[in-house]
Amino acid sequence: MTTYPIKPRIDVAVAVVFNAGGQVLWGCRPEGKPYAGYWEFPGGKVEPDETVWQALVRELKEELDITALEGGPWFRIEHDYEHANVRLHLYRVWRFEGSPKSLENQRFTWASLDSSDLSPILPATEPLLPKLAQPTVMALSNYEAGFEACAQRLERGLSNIKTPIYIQFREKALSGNALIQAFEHCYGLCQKTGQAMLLNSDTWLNLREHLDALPCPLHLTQAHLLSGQFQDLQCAGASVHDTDSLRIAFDRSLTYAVLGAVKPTPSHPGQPGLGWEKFLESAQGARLPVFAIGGLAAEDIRDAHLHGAHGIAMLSQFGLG
Ligand SMILES: Nc1nc2c([nH]c(=O)n2[C@@H]2O[C@H](COP(=O)(O)OP(=O)(O)OP(=O)(O)O)[C@@H](O)[C@H]2O)c(=O)[nH]1
Repeated sequence: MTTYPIKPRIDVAVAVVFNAGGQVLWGCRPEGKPYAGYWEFPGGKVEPDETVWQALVRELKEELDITALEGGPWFRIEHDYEHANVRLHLYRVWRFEGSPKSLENQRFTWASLDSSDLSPILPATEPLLPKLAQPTVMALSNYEAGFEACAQRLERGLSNIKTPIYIQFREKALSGNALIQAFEHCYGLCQKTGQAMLLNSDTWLNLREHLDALPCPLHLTQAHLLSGQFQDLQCAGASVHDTDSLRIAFDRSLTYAVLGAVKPTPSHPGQPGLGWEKFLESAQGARLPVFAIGGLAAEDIRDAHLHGAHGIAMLSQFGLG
């Protein structure tokens, strides 16, 4: 076995290139490189005089003869290999020119993001796939503002959407029968449409006396995340308001975090909102996918993707328009 007495630390630009059908471009590492024969996203080392995006554009041109035209940062992750400590800067690329050709004698293919059909996949990349492939839209329930209006909005929204989304059941003001009625409607709708339901941890505290078991993964409030509660239950993600909480979300192996509010919103009157630049700053160091929340609607998804958001979470805007 080769030994590497001095391990370099390298920054790597990693391009997740999407085609119009939602598949992504995979490359197979050629002979002569560490982990030859392993599948990876195209990319390579960031040179000292380059930004990550410049490195990504250069690598895609050199390896596959395509020109990346538009994309945005996703998140960063570090991995300790025998040959190097790598910091992977994942970017989505959603617009490019040209059709891929093998310029470095490597195999490549278009395949789904979760890519169960490709093997082996690089050890740092494989565990990321369920996180990358998770839904990019999260709709929050709001039955407490009126059962019928929320039920209709969710039903309309779900009938218009063709891709998987998350539905977070979050009802702080409901209790007793009203809470059960809202839960049963939301749960039934998720079952019927096959969409993934999440249960807000505050809401679970009010609901648990009525249920035999946790019906779906928890979405933790920041307070529950910080207090370390619910370690024994399945937790998918958490709401966070600062970078310390993002670190804790990563340490707790959560699948995502939700950070906001990005724009002013009626639920937080008088607060200006983080804005996209501050969102980007925080999301970049997160090491897990981060949803943006706060005054956002479906038309904000491009801005969100340009500023490091995995996707957007919507309260009252989901199902409108
Ligand atoms: N491109 C890419 N690299 C990855 C991924 N996952 C992952 O761990 N890496 C690691 O990131 C590093 C990329 O370095 P590389 O050797 O491919 O870079 P390069 O194309 O600049 O190579 P070169 O040394 O021939 O100039 C490798 O250690 C590789 O194992 C991935 O999904 N895509």
